Amino acid sequence: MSPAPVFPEGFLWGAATAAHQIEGSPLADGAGPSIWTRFAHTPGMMLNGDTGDVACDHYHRWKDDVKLMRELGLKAYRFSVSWSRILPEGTGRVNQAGLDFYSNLVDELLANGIEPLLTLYHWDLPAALDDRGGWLNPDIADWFAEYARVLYRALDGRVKKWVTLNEPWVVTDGGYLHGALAPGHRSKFEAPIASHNLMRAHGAAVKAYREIGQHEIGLVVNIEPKYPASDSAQDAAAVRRAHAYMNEQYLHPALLGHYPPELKEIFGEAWPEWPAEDYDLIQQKLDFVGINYYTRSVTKAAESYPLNTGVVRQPLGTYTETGWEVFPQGLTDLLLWFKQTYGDLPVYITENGAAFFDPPTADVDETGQRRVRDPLRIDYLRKHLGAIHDAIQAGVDIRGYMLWSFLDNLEWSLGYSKRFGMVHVNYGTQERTPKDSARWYSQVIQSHGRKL
Ligand SMILES: OC[C@@H]1[C@@H](O)[C@H](O)[C@@H](O)c2nc(CNc3ccccc3)cn21
Repeated sequence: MSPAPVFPEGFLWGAATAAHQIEGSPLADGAGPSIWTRFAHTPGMMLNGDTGDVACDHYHRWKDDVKLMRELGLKAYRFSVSWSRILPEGTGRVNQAGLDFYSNLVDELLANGIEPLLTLYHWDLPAALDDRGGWLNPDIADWFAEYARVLYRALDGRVKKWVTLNEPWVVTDGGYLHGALAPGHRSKFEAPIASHNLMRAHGAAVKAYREIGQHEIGLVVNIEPKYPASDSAQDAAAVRRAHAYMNEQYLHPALLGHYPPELKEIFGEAWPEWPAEDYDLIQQKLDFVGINYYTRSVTKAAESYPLNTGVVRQPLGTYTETGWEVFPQGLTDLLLWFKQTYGDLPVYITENGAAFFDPPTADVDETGQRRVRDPLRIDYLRKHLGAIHDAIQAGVDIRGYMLWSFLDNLEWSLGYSKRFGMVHVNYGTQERTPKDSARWYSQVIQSHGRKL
């Protein structure tokens, strides 16, 4: 019987959400529309025609949600701010009601002993800025820094852990290359420009923080280990491309000051040569990196655009509702790679979780209590926390874990069809029901990881 895992003193146990996925009321109290409000109201973009107009109604239910976080024993809560609630036109006029919403949320979290981790950008760009070119306009680095300064001045000190961007890879790959996510562009020429401007904006926001803020700021990336489907040279080259495109494309410029060479190979004529001063702007010193981990990819050479790679489904693998293989070892491997490649920068696991089938309404157990049984999610979480512990034992400086997600929520263009929450949401009544995984996670937190 292996000894109970011991997580480091101060390890931060929390859960995560994002504004557009839970808040609803996207235009309330002077807020401007975001590209996701626009995208969701464009016919054919969202499964079942779902929108974020109501979502989990967190915009009105935030106090009860924070109370539930406390009851479940969360020590931290990662959330994002909707840029267009703060600056309805993206720049210029500040909407005080929007700022008040997040200020009140932060105060309520602190009053309940929960540390806020604030993400400045989790995909919901103000529509007004998209009309000015959005991430394709180099001015967006200044626009983003202007927005960040408003929040730094209002919240720094109460918020002590800031994140600039959530997953620039998804913003670019989904929003500009393949078009599955807002703003729905499909261009190999636009993708590198959006990607680079995202990183310039990240750098500008960190630079602004160093002038105003007194605490910590970092970047959140989604990365996943790429394993070759065979020992062929073609598959090894495919792994190299896929690894560079997802795992190195953002961490390299942010931490090493250059892009991986494979990007020029992947994008060819569509890969611009960037001026040296851009790399100086991007490579601002960070206090931590957030890693979002969900799965791995067994990768082969294949006809595909633009990577010429494919993912091989594992016949004996276990898969989630989003078609992602459950592979906890990949998280340990990834964390060891991160340490080896980028050194001892502190790491938070800022998202980890899984969508398995949960019923639209909670059951009622023999005591008359609402209940949602989710053993597959408990197994997923237990194994991934074990993988994190293995990496900690191997010397990786992992400071915390934010379970994705606190609530069932809007899974972007998949609408409400996928449930990632530790807390079930009945979208008909907005009733919240802690799933068995939430009860289990409470015990994990209370035992500081010993009761995995
Ligand atoms: O899909 C689950 C979550 C999503 O709800 C979060 O808003 C987002 O931060 C998030 N990122 C990933 C990482 N992987 C990913 C891969 C392809 C498309 C979208 C996300 C998963 N998730």
